Amino acid sequence: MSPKILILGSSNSGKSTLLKQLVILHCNGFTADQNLRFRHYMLDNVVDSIRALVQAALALKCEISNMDDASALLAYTRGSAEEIPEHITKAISRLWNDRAIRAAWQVGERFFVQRTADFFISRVDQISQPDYALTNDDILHIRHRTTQIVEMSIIISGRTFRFFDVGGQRGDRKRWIPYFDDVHSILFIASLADYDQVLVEDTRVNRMIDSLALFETIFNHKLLQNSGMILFLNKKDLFEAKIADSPISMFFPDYDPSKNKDVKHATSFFKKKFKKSCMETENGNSKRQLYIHTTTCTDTKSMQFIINAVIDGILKGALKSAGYTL
Ligand SMILES: Nc1nc2c(ncn2[C@@H]2O[C@H](COP(=O)(O)OP(=O)(O)OP(=O)(O)O)[C@@H](O)[C@H]2O)c(=O)[nH]1
Ligand SMILES: [Mg+2]
Repeated sequence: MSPKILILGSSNSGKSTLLKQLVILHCNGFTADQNLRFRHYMLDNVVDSIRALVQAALALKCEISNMDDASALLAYTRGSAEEIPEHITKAISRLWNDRAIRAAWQVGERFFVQRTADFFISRVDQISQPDYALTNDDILHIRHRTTQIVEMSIIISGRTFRFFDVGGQRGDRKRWIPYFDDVHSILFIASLADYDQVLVEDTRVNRMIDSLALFETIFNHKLLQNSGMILFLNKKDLFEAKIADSPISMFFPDYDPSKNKDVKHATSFFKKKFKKSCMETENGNSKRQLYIHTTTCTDTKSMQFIINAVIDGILKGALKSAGYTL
């Protein structure tokens, strides 16, 4: 039987990005139809992000120098298959160079602006050309929330694996349970960069706390006791870039403030929290292994090594391949 592998975790942690890497590395990339869909999502991302930044700048009372551009953008709605008209791409370019928009970008996560948005906005003139050919890097940076469970069979080393990618928002999670039978392994994705963020679906809840609680539930779920458990602590790149300016101790009072800029210490702090959350519960089975990787799912080169190690472990059954850290 083909091993069934569930990719679980809270929303925006990088689950679909991991599946995209599997397609890039093991399926010769994406089909023309998929590329077309991704192109549409990419243009959606540009418009949605710059619009959120304009709204953030207005909320922060930062003065936008060209209000005509801002108004044109706020009034613009994208049709289902539409290219972005030239007057809007020009307005986006000008707005991106506006000091008020840059100020909003600095605190954009507070307004749920994707951290990867600059990857597209800064190149809007180029990527909005009808003949622009999407790269795999573009596809990995696109944000499109998963709302239906996606099953994908991928042949790796001559063996077929069935991967299931789910939506991670709270409202999506009840749909996971029917898939919990005969699960060979769980790839649980948690974003390290979430420690200073709140949930989109409930702004009273810290995303890292939500992710820890979700992990504990999954690790101890009675239907998943025989499944291998691999934890990806993802968005390592963003985590490393943000800890100096956004002190962990402000969000986790049990974190030593003198180590706020220490990436190694900070990573190990969260690693321990995840390990602890699966050891303290009633179903906690001390013999059960948990394999942890710190990852940047958007980086194909580093993910190639990690994915190979994970697949190798799954193929060997014992999940004891070199490259895992515990
Ligand atoms: N910088 C950076 N961005 C990442 C990384 N992993 C994922 N992303 C970006 O984070 C965003 C969310 O990733 P997704 O893979 O869509 O998240 P998801 O877990 O599938 O989210 P849902 O479908 O809502 O459950 C995308 O824009 C990705 O490009 C990473 O390691 N580093
Ligand atoms: Mg997804």
